[in-house]
Amino acid sequence: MHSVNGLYAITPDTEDSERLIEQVSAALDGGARVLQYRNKGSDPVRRLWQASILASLARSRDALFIVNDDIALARAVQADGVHVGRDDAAIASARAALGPAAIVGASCYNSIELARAAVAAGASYVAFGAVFPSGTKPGAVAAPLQLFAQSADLGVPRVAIGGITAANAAQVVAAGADAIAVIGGLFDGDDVAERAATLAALFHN
Ligand SMILES: Cc1ncc(COP(=O)(O)OP(=O)(O)O)c(N)n1
Ligand SMILES: Cc1ncsc1CCOP(=O)(O)O
Ligand SMILES: [Mg+2]
Repeated sequence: MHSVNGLYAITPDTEDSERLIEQVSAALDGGARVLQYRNKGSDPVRRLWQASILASLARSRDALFIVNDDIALARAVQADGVHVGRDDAAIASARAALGPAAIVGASCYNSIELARAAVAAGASYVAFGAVFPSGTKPGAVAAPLQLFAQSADLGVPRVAIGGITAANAAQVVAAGADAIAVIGGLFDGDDVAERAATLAALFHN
């Protein structure tokens, strides 16, 4: 299993499963290496259905599959892991529920101290953001790109999230991020495969 790096696609919150599957397929075709299922609005049946399909899709393309927030759903679809933030389960609980091989990602917002604590608690990767203003999450904490240089010794991949697009992603990679997590900059258009290829290419060196 590869680690978290490169283009990290996060699903838009939608009820339209058919379009979601098409869009995610295109993102994987374009080179996304990690896929996170993030859906805050749908009922449990739709969430289970969408997550199951997307888990198989990711597996068939050798991409990692991570579920946002929901440890039980991650277990139900045999995801590679879960992503948790400050309002979610603790990192140690996620690790205990999913086992030593699971990927447990942790949101660290704009804080190196949170990142060090997350690694000590067993996180497999940390995420800093929002590195740019996010249309998807307008209230997100702003995180400076300097965090990536400051966290180079953490020993786990560092993911950047928030407002990342083809126009600004190169700056994020140059700052030292190991992966870029993208929702709007990838899925807010009809050219998802092309956008994914452009973003993924920033990691081919
Ligand atoms: C890769 C990645 N980074 C950060 C987040 C945000 O998690 P959280 O702070 O728990 O906010 P929600 O996504 O749950 O609204 C993420 N999901 N993925
Ligand atoms: C979940 C989350 N956490 C910080 S910003 C954000 C949303 C990222 O979406 P986008 O790539 O559309 O800004
Ligand atoms: Mg969360």
